[in-house]
Amino acid sequence: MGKRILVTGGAGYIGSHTCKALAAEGFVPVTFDNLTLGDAARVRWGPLVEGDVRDAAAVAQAIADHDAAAVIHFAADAYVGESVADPARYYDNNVGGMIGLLAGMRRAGCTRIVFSSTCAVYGSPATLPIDEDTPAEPVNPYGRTKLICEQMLADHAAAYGIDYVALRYFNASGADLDGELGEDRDYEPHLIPRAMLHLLGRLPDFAVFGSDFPTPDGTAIRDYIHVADLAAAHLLALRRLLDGGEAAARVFNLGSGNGHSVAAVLAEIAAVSGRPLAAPRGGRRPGDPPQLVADVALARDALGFTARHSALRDIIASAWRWHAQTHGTPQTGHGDACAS
Ligand SMILES: NC(=O)c1ccc[n+]([C@@H]2O[C@H](COP(=O)([O-])OP(=O)(O)OC[C@H]3O[C@@H](n4cnc5c(N)ncnc54)[C@H](O)[C@@H]3O)[C@@H](O)[C@H]2O)c1
Ligand SMILES: O=c1ccn([C@@H]2O[C@H](COP(=O)(O)OP(=O)(O)O[C@H]3O[C@H](CO)[C@H](O)[C@H](O)[C@H]3O)[C@@H](O)[C@H]2O)c(=O)[nH]1
Repeated sequence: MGKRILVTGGAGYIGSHTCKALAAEGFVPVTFDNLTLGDAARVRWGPLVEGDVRDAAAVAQAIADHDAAAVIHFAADAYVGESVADPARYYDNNVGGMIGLLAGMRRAGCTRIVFSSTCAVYGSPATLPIDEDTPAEPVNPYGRTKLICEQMLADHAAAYGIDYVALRYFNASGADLDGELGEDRDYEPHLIPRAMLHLLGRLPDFAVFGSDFPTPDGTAIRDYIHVADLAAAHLLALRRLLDGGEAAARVFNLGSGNGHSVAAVLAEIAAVSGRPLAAPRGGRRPGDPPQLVADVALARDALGFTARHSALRDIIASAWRWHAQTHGTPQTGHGDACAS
């Protein structure tokens, strides 16, 4: 049997795709998830341990029970707007989660961890593209909690010999290329699934958040990376840890290296779905930076990472296939907002 890897948040969007990729490469993913946002039905490639990462004893027990060789840590709260409205929740779950997890790992003698960080640690950088030397100056509590977690990892590496890789993802998007998994949340804040739910009649109120950004078409620019590429990057990071040796770097951006405006994304969704999508332009969402685009040279050079599925057309096509099959035939009733 392959090495067992504890995957916190494995019942969530990126975690479940990564569990599938781990299993495809002979690892056994052991999902450790409290199912607050995750879905047990997505845990199909290894066992599920129901538990909370803030509970160090439960983490240690899970690592010992399954003899886990490493941890991949996805479990967190990750909505920028919610973090502004309720920062205490974010410090508790994200920072408290890292405290519990690292304590549990030390107790169980597990020293390797891949961590889900975010481009939100950069805030609103003055220059693009963003490389890892760009100052980390987060502009919302979500980004601050993730930066604190990175700092905790660095301190634990220096003091206790924890070996880690922190992956700063840009915008995770798309769906499993076999159509088995996709982005599915009770409350969905992200652009691509929201636009698709709107087209499918499941989300009446859909708008473009801000059309006065200093960008060519006035809408915000993001770097979308396919979730299959993210999953593959976790495998590369994990192998780096399992192989040991001196780390050339520990913190990596993960993006496609290309920026797309909200308007461009919506145009691509209309083209792929064959349905008109005319969204009203509303005000900006608090905390949204105008442009975030990754420089991915370090991940390429040090991890061997290449984004293979992150062309905008591929992202939208996989996401639309999954949404159309999962959320069924379109319903009427979302009114004129969807008509062009
Ligand atoms: N989605 C993105 O675009 C994006 C971008 C950058 C970083 N990230 C990071 O990637 C990770 C995964 O994001 P996602 O979009 O898959 O989120 P998700 O909400 O789909 O998955 C998170 C999972 O963690 C679980 N969880 C939350 N708190 C927990 C706790 N205390 N104990 C145990 N389980 C807990 C949830 O039940 C859920 O299954 C997060 O750490 C997020 O910050 C996501
Ligand atoms: O209904 C919507 C939803 C989103 N947007 C816009 O679409 C862009 C992308 O928004 P998402 O919510 O899809 O993604 P974010 O860039 O806000 O968030 C991503 O980047 C963040 C860091 O900035 C976090 O890491 C977060 O987890 C990750 O999903 C933003 O300009 C947003 O304002 C809309 O116009 N309408």
